[in-house]
Amino acid sequence: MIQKLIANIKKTNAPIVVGLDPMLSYVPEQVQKKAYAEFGETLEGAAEAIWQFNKEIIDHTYDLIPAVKPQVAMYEQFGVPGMAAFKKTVDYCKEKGLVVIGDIKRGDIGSTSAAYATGHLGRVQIGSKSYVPFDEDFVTVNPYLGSDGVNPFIDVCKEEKKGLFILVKTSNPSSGEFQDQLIDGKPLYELVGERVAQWGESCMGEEYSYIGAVVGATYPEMGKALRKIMPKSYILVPGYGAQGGKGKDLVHFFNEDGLGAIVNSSRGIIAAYKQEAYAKFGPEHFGEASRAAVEAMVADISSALESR
Ligand SMILES: O=c1ccn([C@@H]2O[C@H](COP(=O)(O)O)[C@@H](O)[C@H]2O)c(=O)[nH]1
Repeated sequence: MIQKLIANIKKTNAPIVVGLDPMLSYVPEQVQKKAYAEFGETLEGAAEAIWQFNKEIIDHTYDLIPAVKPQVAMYEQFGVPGMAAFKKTVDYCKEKGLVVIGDIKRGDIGSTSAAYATGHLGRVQIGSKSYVPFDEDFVTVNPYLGSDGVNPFIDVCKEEKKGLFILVKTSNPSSGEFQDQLIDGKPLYELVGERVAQWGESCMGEEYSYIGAVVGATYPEMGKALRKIMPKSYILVPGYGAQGGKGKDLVHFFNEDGLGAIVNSSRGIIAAYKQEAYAKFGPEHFGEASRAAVEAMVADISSALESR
């Protein structure tokens, strides 16, 4: 799957990911009204609204982008219908040729991690039959429980040719509370980065490993150090746009080959129609506003990379 991700990035010339984080407050009124007319103001109605919202955004952007990152929390909040909308979203994006990164941030004791890995990346055996439950291409993993919490995900990736992005240095303001703590003089995020590089060694695609890392755009200096520690790991970079990250902050997340990083923006793309810069589109044309925001993001990152 890492090869498909790289091929899609080369084809689109866009090292970006559109984050599908559909909060109801981002879904324009006309979409919500239509969904509630059919399903009522219910969990089913909300799930229909976020699915129709996603579909419109995907239809307006899929040809420009290599990948999407649905954030599972945004679907879980609507219970079982929300998770059905998550699955519909995953399947539709794959039909459109996109790589799907499930932002699930899971990780537990080994047996429980194995079940998460089966549900999101693998296949489950039921009697004589086997099913692929959610079938994302990559998922995000929280490594706090250590290698026995991560290994079950790696095992499923090896069997199914899928991939991981392991949290190394997150983009949020308090990420340093634990992640920056020094252990024998080295910050914890660097130690985790070293482990990601080691896990990745036995999981190589052609140029890059399918075991990648998450490093926030909001910490460019740390991104630069981590790039050197994990030269063969793809870095998923959240924090662009709504959290303040800009193209110029990101150049050192990339390798000299122009590859090695993929930058996520969620609210900045899917709720673009609410921003002044895209207000001319209005809520009726929110998909077109998202397309314009994707084009602007690609131009920002490309010009930063060209002038480095
Ligand atoms: O360090 C991290 C890890 C994950 N995220 C997720 O990325 C998106 C960011 O959304 P924006 O609207 O572009 O800010 C969201 O799904 C987070 O859960 C992150 O922000 N930082």
